[in-house]
Amino acid sequence: MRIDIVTIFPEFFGVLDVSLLGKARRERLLELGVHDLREWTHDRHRTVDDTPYGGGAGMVMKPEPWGEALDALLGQAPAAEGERADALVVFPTPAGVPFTQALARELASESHIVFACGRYEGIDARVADDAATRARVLEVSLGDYVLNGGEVAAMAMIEAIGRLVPGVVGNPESLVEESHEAGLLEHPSYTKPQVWRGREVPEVLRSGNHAAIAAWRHEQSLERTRRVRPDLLPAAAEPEPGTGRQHG
Ligand SMILES: Nc1ccccc1-c1cnco1
Repeated sequence: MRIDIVTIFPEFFGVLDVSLLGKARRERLLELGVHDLREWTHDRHRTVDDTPYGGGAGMVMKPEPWGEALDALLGQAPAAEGERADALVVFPTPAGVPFTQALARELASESHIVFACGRYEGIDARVADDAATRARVLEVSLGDYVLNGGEVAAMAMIEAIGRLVPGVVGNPESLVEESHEAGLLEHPSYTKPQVWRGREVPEVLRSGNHAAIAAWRHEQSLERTRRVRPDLLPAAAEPEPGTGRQHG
């Protein structure tokens, strides 16, 4: 998979060299390109924003630099009739579809993703429309809160997607036993010492009885999900209203 990032803060993504993704890059499982949007400005001040039509506070990112940047990364020819545009352009935005583990899994099978990281009050709306003539476009929100720009959201998405690319995580088993991967929150984990500040590791985990351990872990996941994230529970796992009984 190739990932390109366009941003006015390219230095922000230096950290991607050190983490798990650094190893994936060295092993050529992931190719990463970070690009400064100002490379595609032509004025002395390298201007990337201007005042919004219709008035209002803040500034809007100008379409011209973005258009040239995406031309450079996507190619300028519109996708031929019936041909699938290979690249996907992701615009992190609070107005996007929610980023979820399911979406991360979907995006992990893409061959080329371009993250367009906007700042200020956002990017001129025509940029996404123009990009859609030669790539698939997805506006994605990391969550219902306000950030100063798309970089933090893109970083989180790149980590969530990158670790699902085959070969990036050493032991694929570890991808399964995690919150949200199987639709439930993960069970609590413990390691040595057996007793710490008077708190003992649950006996079942020291029993060697793998069936009992798996059952205990599943029950812990269900209980934690019921308590913290009842919205994640499948209907079947919720007790019938008023009866306290489970469906099915
Ligand atoms: N708040 C923002 C401002 C600019 C670009 C993205 C966001 C964002 C993405 N997900 C939540 O917020």
